[in-house]
Amino acid sequence: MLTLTLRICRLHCSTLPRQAFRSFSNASPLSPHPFRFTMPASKPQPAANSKVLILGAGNFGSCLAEHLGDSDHSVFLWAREAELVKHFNLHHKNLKYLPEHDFSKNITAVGPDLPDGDFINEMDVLLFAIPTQFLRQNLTILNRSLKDKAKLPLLIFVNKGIEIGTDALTLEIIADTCGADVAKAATFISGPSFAKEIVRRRPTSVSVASFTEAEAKKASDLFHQPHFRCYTGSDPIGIELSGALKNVYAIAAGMSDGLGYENNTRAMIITRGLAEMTCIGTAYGASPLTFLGLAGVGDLFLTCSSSSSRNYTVGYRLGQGEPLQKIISTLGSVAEGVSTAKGVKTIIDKLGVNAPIAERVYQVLYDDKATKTAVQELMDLPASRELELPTMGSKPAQQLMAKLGLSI
Ligand SMILES: NC(=O)C1=CN([C@@H]2O[C@H](COP(=O)(O)OP(=O)(O)OC[C@H]3O[C@@H](n4cnc5c(N)ncnc54)[C@H](O)[C@@H]3O)[C@@H](O)[C@H]2O)C=CC1
Ligand SMILES: O=C(CO)COP(=O)(O)O
Repeated sequence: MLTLTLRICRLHCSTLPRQAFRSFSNASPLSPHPFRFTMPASKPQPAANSKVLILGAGNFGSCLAEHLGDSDHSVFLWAREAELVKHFNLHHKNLKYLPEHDFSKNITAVGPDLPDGDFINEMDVLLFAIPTQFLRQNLTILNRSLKDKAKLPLLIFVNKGIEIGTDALTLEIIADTCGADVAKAATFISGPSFAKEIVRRRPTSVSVASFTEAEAKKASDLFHQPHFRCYTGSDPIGIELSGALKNVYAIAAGMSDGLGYENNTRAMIITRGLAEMTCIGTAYGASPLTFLGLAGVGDLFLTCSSSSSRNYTVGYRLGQGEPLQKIISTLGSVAEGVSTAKGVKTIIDKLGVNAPIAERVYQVLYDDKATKTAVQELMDLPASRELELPTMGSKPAQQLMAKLGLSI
């Protein structure tokens, strides 16, 4: 599968995306560069004792606070719930998320209001662990504090979704709210990484990408630890799409298991899901190779094969016959795939990409299609070639990059 995909990629990838996703930061006379502009950079990071503010004290924000709390950084965790802030600072426990865990003593909870400009400008790092649908409103407020774009903190985003209504990736939300320079400096961490395993220090690896590769390197240096490996790259669009799309396929895999289908069916969904993700990503303008990395197949495999995944769990319960509203209201945590399925449906329709599994997930979630009917329809599809990456068409990535001032 890997060899086949690589061969097809070599044959079919158009020139523009490959140039586009080369490193933006290492231009030198020895490595001629297609882009002619200065990439924005965050302020220099101290070798030790960075001041890090994590926005979002849910499962993942709390987990990443704990991860950074292992080092000698000053870690601040913003929570929207006053009670959670108070309890955390007294007892080093998060009342609502990962409630069993004893957090490091060098994490200070702040909130419930968003920290003010003076506090934000003191920070070396801002890490956003806010679900995608709430990012725009928070960035709009925070942008007032990011006045000096030449002294930005290192910006890290870990959410995995597509915004409802706009179908925007996080890069676009950042550009809309904070401007193109902030979006170009933003870094994205994604990969197979359940919060509850990271806090138990289980060996884990993730992808870290940015249009400004030097920023990705800074984020990687901050997170890299003996039990946590980071691999850097320069395809943030592919990394973002990987994280958002895998959640939709995790719902499909959960549905199949919930219906009582077994290993063959789940393996089919994972593999065909990877093919769909790669086609959607390529049509969008991302590098197909990104989908073979940790953020792509790595996270797809993780979330499609574990009941620890909220998205898998939503699918499983749908397969068992529970109504969606009941599942969402009792899940106790976000399952980004449910909202992202809407954006994915619009994107595949616009791009004309054949993505029958994503299409069926959307229909089960929003058109009352029975899960069993969805699987039956997938099995009844006419035989087709295993993998054909789209080569033509206008790519949304080009428009997004033009918005960021990254057009060639
Ligand atoms: N939990 C995990 O293992 C991983 C989660 N992620 C991603 O990280 C993001 C956050 O996920 P979790 O922390 O797991 O979710 P969660 O459901 O555990 O927590 C959600 C957080 O969002 C906050 N929130 C709700 N409404 C908000 C608003 N209007 N403004 C600001 N914050 C608001 C909540 O207070 C809470 O802190 C998601 O995009 C998820 O896909 C990524 C990797 C792993
Ligand atoms: O993205 C995740 C792990 O990498 C978490 O997946 P869920 O949001 O489905 O729980």
